[in-house]
Amino acid sequence: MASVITAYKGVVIHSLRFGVLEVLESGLIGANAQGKIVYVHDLNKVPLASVQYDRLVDHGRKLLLPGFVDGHAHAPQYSFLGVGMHLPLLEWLNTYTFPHEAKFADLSYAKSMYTKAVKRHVANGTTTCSYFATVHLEASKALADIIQDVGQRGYVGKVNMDRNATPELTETTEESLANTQAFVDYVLAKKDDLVTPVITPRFVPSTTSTLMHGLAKISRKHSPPLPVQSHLSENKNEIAWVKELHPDCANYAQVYHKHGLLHERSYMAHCIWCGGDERALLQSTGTAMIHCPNSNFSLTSGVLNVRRSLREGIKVGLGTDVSAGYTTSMLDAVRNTVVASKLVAMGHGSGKEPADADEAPLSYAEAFHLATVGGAEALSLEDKVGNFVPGKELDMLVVDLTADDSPVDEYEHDDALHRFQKFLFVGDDRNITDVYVRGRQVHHR
Ligand SMILES: Nc1nc2[nH]cnc2c(=O)[nH]1
Ligand SMILES: [Zn+2]
Repeated sequence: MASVITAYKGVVIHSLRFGVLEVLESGLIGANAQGKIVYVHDLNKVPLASVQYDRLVDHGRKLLLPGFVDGHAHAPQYSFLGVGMHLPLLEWLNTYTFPHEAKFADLSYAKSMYTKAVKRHVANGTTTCSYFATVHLEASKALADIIQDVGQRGYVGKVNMDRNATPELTETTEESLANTQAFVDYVLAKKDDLVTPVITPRFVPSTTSTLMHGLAKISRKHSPPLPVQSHLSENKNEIAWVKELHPDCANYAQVYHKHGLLHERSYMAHCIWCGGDERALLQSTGTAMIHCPNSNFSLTSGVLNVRRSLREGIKVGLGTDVSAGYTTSMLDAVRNTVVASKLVAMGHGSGKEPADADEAPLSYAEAFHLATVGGAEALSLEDKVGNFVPGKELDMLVVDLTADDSPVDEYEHDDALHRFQKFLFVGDDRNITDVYVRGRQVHHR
């Protein structure tokens, strides 16, 4: 029997290629019962009467956009979102982050905080999110359960730290590896394609060589390997510390590489200060960058030159980096990506190469591409999500600029692209009325 098709009618906007949007003023997206997109039609060319569907959901003038992909967020740090923005990375970690993450030893506290965090990300239109949990096994499992219950597409990692952390957060190497294996087994046993375990060494200073080697082994036991996420070249003092810890390695990225942690399913947050050799290593190993501009401004870390990385063939996605970034909203990541690119264009990027001042700023279409398709590529999900290409799964936002409490005013003469830009730069979660993941509604307001 043919699968039941639900057709969604509205103003369809999605990114086909970097900087290339498709806009269908009167669009129709069909999805089957498995949540797969079966067609996208331009109703100005194809009459509705000729299209096959079993159920029609007419969203009128509302925008139908692909869901956002947040490539880097710390779920436990939602608890102190907005606090500590006056400190740089290493001081911020010691003063706020480690004491707050220690609280996740308490499972009931973890469950309540993780539920709030995941729901807030979804309400802001993040259909796919890559989360760091904490070192705690039971709380990390609870985060995976909550992502599954809420229905978000989640990548989730139990964090590893066997040195240079506070005593409450320092694992033994053996315990860290055993609990990582237990976490991976637990998530894989769900047999739920929407929830993926990620190997998550916090960063080089907090992981011994033995631990890094062991984590690479767990990742590479699988084919394709399990994803690996971490932090790379975020802050100058951090980089100097890594150099002290690994004087034999030419650069920070080389440390991960030497331990087997860079491969086609690895993605690294920040990468602000990566030099040419490091970027070449990321490119050749298929490792993606996750650009987190709010965090980079908030912790005074630096400004990544995104266009240069893309030109060099490196995959780039965007992240909120909650809570070094002070919001769960990927709209904010889009805005700050544009602002950061303007700083680069004015000669304030992190690169030493003179090319910085020649870089054109990123357009809203380019930043939106990174927040959707770019993130999907970084997480090796490009065959599943990022835009509305038939065969992919329907992760979709319904955006209403005329919602009762909308922060945006739209006018009759506003065309689809004007309204889209207003949403990107002025809108917020009040405009996101519905969120779908793989064709299932996971949020409505
Ligand atoms: N932004 C950020 N950088 C880190 N480096 C190591 N841990 C962290 C973290 O929690 N946030
Ligand atoms: Zn981070």
